[in-house]
Amino acid sequence: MIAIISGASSGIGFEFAKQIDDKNYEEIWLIARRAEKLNHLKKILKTRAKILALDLCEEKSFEIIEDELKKTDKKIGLLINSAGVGINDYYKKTSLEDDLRTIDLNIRALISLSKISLKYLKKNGIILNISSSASFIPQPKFAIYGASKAFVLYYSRAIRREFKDIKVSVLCPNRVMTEFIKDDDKKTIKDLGNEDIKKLVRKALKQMGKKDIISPHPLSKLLLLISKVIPHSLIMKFEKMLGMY
Ligand SMILES: NC(=O)C1=CN([C@@H]2O[C@H](COP(=O)(O)OP(=O)(O)OC[C@H]3O[C@@H](n4cnc5c(N)ncnc54)[C@H](OP(=O)(O)O)[C@@H]3O)[C@@H](O)[C@H]2O)C=CC1
Ligand SMILES: N[C@@H](C=O)C(=O)O
Repeated sequence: MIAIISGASSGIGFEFAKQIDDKNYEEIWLIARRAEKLNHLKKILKTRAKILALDLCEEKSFEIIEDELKKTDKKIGLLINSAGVGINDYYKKTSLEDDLRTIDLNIRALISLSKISLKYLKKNGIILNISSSASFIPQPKFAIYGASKAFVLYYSRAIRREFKDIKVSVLCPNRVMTEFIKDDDKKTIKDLGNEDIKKLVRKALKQMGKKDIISPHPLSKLLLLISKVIPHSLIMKFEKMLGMY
């Protein structure tokens, strides 16, 4: 049985790889563009690792992954779709190229990897998709990213109910200090919601498959709750007052 992690070269994906190292997978497949970072991770892991240094915004990467899956006799026990990007800026300031890359990686790549994996997932295998607390309400100054993560949330919850023998969960972290957070976005009010990456991943591994939405941080939980009971327009007004956009 193998585990596949996209976005394994840094941040949350990297931490997942470390924390599943003692979970008895025969191999962990590590996907991201930076081969040197993946090689470094491979050296740390006790489990055998396969490095797939691929750009998931390129169509041919999925042919390569599928070819590798065809070649192996092992089934997938766990697929973690962690690769993701997001630009925290006003819509008129981000380039169309960056907007489309966000969609390509956060949505197209996640769907492609999941779809390809279906044939190779073992009975009761798990797909864990990484969304965000940014998926709960529209995100001014983070519009494309927030909308892409809302897609991941809705899509994951829907397919979970279609499958009998595959478990799908969606993780909605609040804010984690990884390469994802650029210097300009540090030291903002959002820092109040920073979460510990080790704790986040530990909780996700415990709850994946069993729970539909996994949102360990209290602020993430609170936002999910208020997004259901308070009009989004009011929440966004409040965020404006807090200077979030
Ligand atoms: N950090 C945070 O506050 C939060 C993050 N999230 C989500 O968690 C996930 C992981 O983010 P995080 O670990 O924080 O961010 P990082 O920037 O640390 O990691 C992003 C990962 O995605 C990979 N990646 C980026 N572009 C591509 C590409 N074109 N092809 C293949 N891989 C790519 C990167 O590897 P490489 O550059 O080597 O290709 C890297 O491994 C993302 O989906 C993010 O949206 C959700 C909520 C909060
Ligand atoms: N939730 C975080 C990203 O997904 C953020 O708001 O920075």
